[in-house]
Amino acid sequence: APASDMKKLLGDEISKHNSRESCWVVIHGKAYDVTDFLPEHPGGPKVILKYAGKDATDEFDPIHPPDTLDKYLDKSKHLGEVDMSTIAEEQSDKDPDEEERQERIKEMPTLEQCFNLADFEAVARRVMKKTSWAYYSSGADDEITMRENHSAFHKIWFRPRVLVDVENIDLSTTMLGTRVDIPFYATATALGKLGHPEGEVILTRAAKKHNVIQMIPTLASCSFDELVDARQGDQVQWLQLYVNKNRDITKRIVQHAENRGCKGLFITVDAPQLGRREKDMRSKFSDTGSDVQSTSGDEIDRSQGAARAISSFIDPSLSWKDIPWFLSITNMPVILKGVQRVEDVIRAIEAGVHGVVLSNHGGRQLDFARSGIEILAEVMPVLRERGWENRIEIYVDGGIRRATDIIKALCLGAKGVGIGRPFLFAMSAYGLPGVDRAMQLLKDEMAMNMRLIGCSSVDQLNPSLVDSRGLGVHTATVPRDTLHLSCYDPLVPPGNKIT
Ligand SMILES: Cc1cc2c(cc1C)[n+](S(=O)(=O)[O-])c1c(=O)[nH]c(=O)nc-1n2C[C@H](O)[C@H](O)[C@H](O)COP(=O)(O)O
Repeated sequence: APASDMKKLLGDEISKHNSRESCWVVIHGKAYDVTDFLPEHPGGPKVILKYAGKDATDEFDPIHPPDTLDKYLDKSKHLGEVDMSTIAEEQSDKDPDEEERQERIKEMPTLEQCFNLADFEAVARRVMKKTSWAYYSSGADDEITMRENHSAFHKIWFRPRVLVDVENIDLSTTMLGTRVDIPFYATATALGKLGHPEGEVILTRAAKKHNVIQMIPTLASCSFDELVDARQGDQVQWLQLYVNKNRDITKRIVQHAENRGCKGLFITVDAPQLGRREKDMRSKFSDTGSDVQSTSGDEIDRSQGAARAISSFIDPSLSWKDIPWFLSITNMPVILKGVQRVEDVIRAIEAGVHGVVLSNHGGRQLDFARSGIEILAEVMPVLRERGWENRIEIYVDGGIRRATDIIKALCLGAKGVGIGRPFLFAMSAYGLPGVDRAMQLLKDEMAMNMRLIGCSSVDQLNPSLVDSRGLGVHTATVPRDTLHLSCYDPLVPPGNKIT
């Protein structure tokens, strides 16, 4: 019988299947029997059982691409349409935090009042849900590296040229052969729907408008095909890959990405295990894992926050011996994302990859890893010595918040930079207009600063325009001699008392 005539499932029937023994959930008006899937679920069974017998759509959406159930749940478990009028509205008791958050949203600054990328972060912090802010803003352990990523740029000073004709400025460059308007790309950041209901397609549209490249994350909230379908004209996208323990799944993902027109494969190599992000953990991320390709049924300790819940499939055994296999399964350029020392850049060149991203994952992995910009300052002189500076394309990400950060990276030899959180915060606070404005602000800043350092195109940027000697200096404050201080008595003028 046509679907419209088929009997719809009713709420009181569904609500009976609310246990580990028999667990049905409703997603977007359809019922699914997830009983057998419970042990398989990367985010653990508990988070599903919370919605057993109920409508789980709102919790499901930010974390799972829409095609997750079709891809990973056997068709026999798809129970059919539900008469939603018979499903009790989830009586979410009034959440005082949520009410306050709604008040803050009403008072938020207008988009025109945002003049730099930090403004978007400040607004996002006030208007985002706690768990979403925690996930995006968190760094590993004490977040030293996360802060270092941006403050490292404060150790680089310009040596501007004067009396150069800078009437016409050309910010364009090429990245892996693609012409872009300005040397930044939107880097891979997971779970876009935690910040905005439309998720990463917002970044796809903004990237098109500004003719920059979007790196599609493995752990996107949107499905890969949704993001590729949202591409317009000759717009270029790259794929960021977390390598799965099950290499058949990885091979399928890589070859599908190439077939769908991706122009670069960025293998993330700094996350054999996702870092310990305590803000994320503290927010007790209760949502489920993302569209992960889990093969393990082991119980996930979800108190590790979203990161741990969505990454149980990542293969910690990935090593240099796997690189030839990746080069054999795709014709896309292969780039290693998360390289952090010159020795590994040399190994990457010798292994035949096409590029590296010098990155510490936005400070979300190894705390006290050096900033990407500091690693760049270590790498380029060594490559120049060998005449290898053009052997591969070198990118940097982490802490890029101003166009001057982009210019400093290019002066030191980067081909371009990746930007993560700023576009997430702009998207979370203002949607597509926010990301559009963020990208435009960077373009305006870049044109001005290129004029002020005396360059009319990015190919003129070179090391002589910066003084980066301060980069390697990690001034630890000298501990104060509190003991001596407490007994030290200043020269006491005669007649005065020592108090
Ligand atoms: C902010 C952020 C970054 C993530 C990110 C998620 C968020 C919210 N995630 S994560 O959940 O696993 O950590 C990814 C990811 O999926 N894959 C990846 O390669 N890098 C991931 N990164 C790192 C990102 O690609 C850049 O290296 C980093 O964001 C650059 O620093 P800024 O945020 O300061 O620009």
